[in-house]
Amino acid sequence: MSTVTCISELKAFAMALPDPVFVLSETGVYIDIVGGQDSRFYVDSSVLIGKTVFDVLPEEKAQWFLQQIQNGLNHDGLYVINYELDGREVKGTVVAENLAGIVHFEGRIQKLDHLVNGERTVVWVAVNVSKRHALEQELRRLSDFDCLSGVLSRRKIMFELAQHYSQFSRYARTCSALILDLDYFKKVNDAYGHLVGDEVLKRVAQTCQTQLRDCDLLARLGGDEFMVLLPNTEMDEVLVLAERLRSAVENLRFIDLPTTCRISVSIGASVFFAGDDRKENILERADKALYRAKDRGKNQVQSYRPQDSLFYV
Ligand SMILES: Nc1nc2c(ncn2[C@@H]2O[C@H](COP(=O)(O)OP(=O)(O)OP(=O)(O)O)[C@@H](O)[C@H]2O)c(=O)[nH]1
Repeated sequence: MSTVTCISELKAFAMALPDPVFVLSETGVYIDIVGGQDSRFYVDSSVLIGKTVFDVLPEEKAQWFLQQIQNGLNHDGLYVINYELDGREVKGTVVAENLAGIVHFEGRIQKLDHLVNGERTVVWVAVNVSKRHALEQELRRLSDFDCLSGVLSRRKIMFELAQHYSQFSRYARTCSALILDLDYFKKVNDAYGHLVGDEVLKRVAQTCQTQLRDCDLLARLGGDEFMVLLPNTEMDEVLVLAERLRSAVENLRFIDLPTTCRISVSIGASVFFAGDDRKENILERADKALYRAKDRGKNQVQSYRPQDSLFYV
């Protein structure tokens, strides 16, 4: 096979690729573009050949592209990046309606070992990963949020707790936690049905959320149990907030429940202490305080400090 045949065959292979392959010089010139003929996923970019990234992209974006070309040239092997691009930002291309808006790309950049017009060059394969990106976002949403109440999931708040514990053990940054558990919730379900019970869980979650600061995190741990994580908060402050949450829930009214049926929560509070060696310590104490609140008649706040092994409040 002659070299010419080889090159033309290689070009035919590249043309048949679903993703566009750009040959870009180190000053950002589009030297060649092949592939990417699938109009469901890509805009026809052939008009860009001979232009530079500065001719067709906003200045900031063009600078960013140039930096990635440099990174690709300085990198041994394949250099992979992720980026977003709105086809309407690219001057000269015609953007079909299905591609108008932000498209998520994976850029696969590989330097070439020859010069074109005296310049070093890279091959840049732009793979449209918008569907994968949307799926990843959806999976993250499903894993981070509780689907009934809309507040954070257990998994997410445990991750956050680990971060705050590490901030506490490294920099002594205080952090408090509350565990809330609805009182007599089984009776609500039994008497009025699970759908009404679900509504109660949602309203309690929404009500607590409105009482919290932006930096506070609220999660449903499961069943009728919730947790609040309060960064930079000492015990005296957290007790004020816990009392506010308790009172807000007590004052809720539900159209599906008779006025005699009042919803309330018991709350256990704790903060990180110097002797804590695991993130779970704070939860164990908050749990103990919660049991104490239940024992003492429910609809109240209790807290727990490790040094005296006594409940106070
Ligand atoms: N409606 C509804 N109920 C749930 C859900 N998850 C758990 N539950 C119910 O929540 C109730 C939890 O009851 P418990 O916390 O054990 O008991 P309780 O009646 O609240 O009693 P105390 O906590 O001691 O006041 C159980 O009846 C569960 O079936 C849910 O997603 N929706």
